Amino acid sequence: VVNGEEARPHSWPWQMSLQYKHGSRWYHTCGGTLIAPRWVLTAGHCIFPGDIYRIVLGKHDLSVQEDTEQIRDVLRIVVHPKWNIECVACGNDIALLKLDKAPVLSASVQMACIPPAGEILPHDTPCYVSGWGDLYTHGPIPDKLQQAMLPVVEYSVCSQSDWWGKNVKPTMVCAGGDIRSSCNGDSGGPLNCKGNDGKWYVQGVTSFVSSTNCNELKKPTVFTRTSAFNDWLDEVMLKY
Ligand SMILES: CC(C)C[C@H](NC(=O)C(F)(F)F)C(=O)N[C@@H](C)C(=O)Nc1ccc(C(F)(F)F)cc1
Repeated sequence: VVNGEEARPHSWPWQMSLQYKHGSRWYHTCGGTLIAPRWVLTAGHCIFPGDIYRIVLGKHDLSVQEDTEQIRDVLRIVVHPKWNIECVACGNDIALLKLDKAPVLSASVQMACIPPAGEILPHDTPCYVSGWGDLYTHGPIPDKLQQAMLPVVEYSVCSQSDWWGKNVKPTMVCAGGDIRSSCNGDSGGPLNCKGNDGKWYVQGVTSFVSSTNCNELKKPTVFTRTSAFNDWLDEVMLKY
């Protein structure tokens, strides 16, 4: 997260760290969101066939062991069938991971809500991105979870030629566009937006930023719009 701030520990208790095994060590590679007792939501581009993954929940500082953390193995990986790494602009950058065992819910581990199908947030709705991604383009990843308020950029603005143009689709949601943004390593994490009911909804799954500069002006962070995939989410969680 570029130009964000350290999150109050466990204030995004559905945020998870997706880690892959390299040698004998585990490395953070993406974020994700706990959305059901045994399911986490992440981005399709986070998954590389053949990699071994684990999910860590209840984390704040990745560099230390915390008594709130819960580690789970990944029982099943379901990447959206239409996701294509060769066409990021086509969208469908979404995946579901089934945990071997449900985590124990607590003050540090909670589920986020999925928005109603088709829900579109108005321009400038204040949402928050959270993650352990780079603090700036090609910069270091932080130890502690970061957050930034990113106002929603409605599709009619985000798809303007000097913004994302045809690279943004209606199945995506844009947020930010000023000096704050997601950055590498935030992928798959949630765009957190508070509903009128006071609950937090994961309205987006962090998908892409400008390839030249994470926080390039008029290139807001682009998220997979969760409310465009309710049927697929239900189908997968019911089936597997
Ligand atoms: C690995 C990528 C598929 C996703 C990667 N995502 C991120 O870094 C994150 F965390 F912001 F979501 C990214 O944006 N990386 C930059 C370097 C990139 O490739 N950006 C990018 C790719 C394609 C387009 C498009 F869609 F316009 F073709 C736009 C930007």
